[in-house]
Amino acid sequence: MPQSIYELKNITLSYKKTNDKANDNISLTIYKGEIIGILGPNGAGKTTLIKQMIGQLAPTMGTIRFSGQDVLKDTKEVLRQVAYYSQETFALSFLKTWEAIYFTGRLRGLSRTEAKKQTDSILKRLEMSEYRDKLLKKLSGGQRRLISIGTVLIGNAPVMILDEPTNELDPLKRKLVWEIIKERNRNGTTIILVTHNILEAEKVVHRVAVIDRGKLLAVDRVAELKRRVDQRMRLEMITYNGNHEKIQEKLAAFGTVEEVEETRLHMLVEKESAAAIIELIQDDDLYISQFSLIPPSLEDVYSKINEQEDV
Ligand SMILES: Nc1ncnc2c1ncn2[C@@H]1O[C@H](COP(=O)(O)OP(=O)(O)OP(=O)(O)O)[C@@H](O)[C@H]1O
Repeated sequence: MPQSIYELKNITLSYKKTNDKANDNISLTIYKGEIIGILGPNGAGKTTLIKQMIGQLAPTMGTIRFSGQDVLKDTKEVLRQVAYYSQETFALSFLKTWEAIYFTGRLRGLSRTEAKKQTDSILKRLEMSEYRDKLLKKLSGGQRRLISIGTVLIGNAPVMILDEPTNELDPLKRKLVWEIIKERNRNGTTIILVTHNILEAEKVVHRVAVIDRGKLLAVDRVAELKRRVDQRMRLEMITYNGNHEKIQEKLAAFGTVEEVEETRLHMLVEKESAAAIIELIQDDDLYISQFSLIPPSLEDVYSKINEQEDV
């Protein structure tokens, strides 16, 4: 039986001003040693949830336990064990890159020698050694992000929470960061990854929690989640003179046609119905000038799960 590290029970949080529920009755267990992805569109409630997991925000209702301890009562201990990479950029832009990493290590309790040793090795691993004496404010956005990742790595915290760690990075650096994440996980670090990028994330995460409009819609292994979505494809149709109602009527047996733009329609179709649908839409009366079948996007994952789950 895997050992849990985080236990979230019925977490609800309403921000005072709007009173909308940014998190709505979320219960979730995170296990030691796993990489769990928290996926959801903008405004879904991901960052709000993370902020409660490190004691930065108190839930309106519910409890969060970290290694059995109440996060709000033992926030200091949580922060000793959980390294958090937020989307916000550095406030300490007047520091040199090595100092940002080194001082974070010192704050996490490392000795001078150990902090120095780890700083050097992290800069090397991030391929940033040549920038060690540069001020953070003189780095590019992507380079600053890398140094920020360096501050999360120092001290080998047993849990890392990474909020969009590959934002602003070029493809090679993104690959490097994913490699480092996997390396750390192999050494036993539990990793909680917030991301929009399901294509990249699916290569590294073991499980995914899908959040939308504050609610937890699904928690599952990646293969299982993909299996649910993979049954469908997105059919895109371009029609300049088409009668949308007529198109919907013709395809009614297969689902709902949505209008993306005046001339662009789409619908999710089951793979096995694709051939029959394609034959139907080639009817001249429908004036469909182009069509394509494409694999599901993250948006499709949400809509599919939304239909199926009512957690
Ligand atoms: N300080 C705040 N005061 C009021 N409402 C807030 C505050 N912070 C977030 N919200 C609202 O709470 C909801 C969830 O926001 P949250 O930042 O958790 O989403 P997210 O999933 O992290 O989004 P993104 O992917 O864009 O970072 C949104 O509707 C947002 O407008």
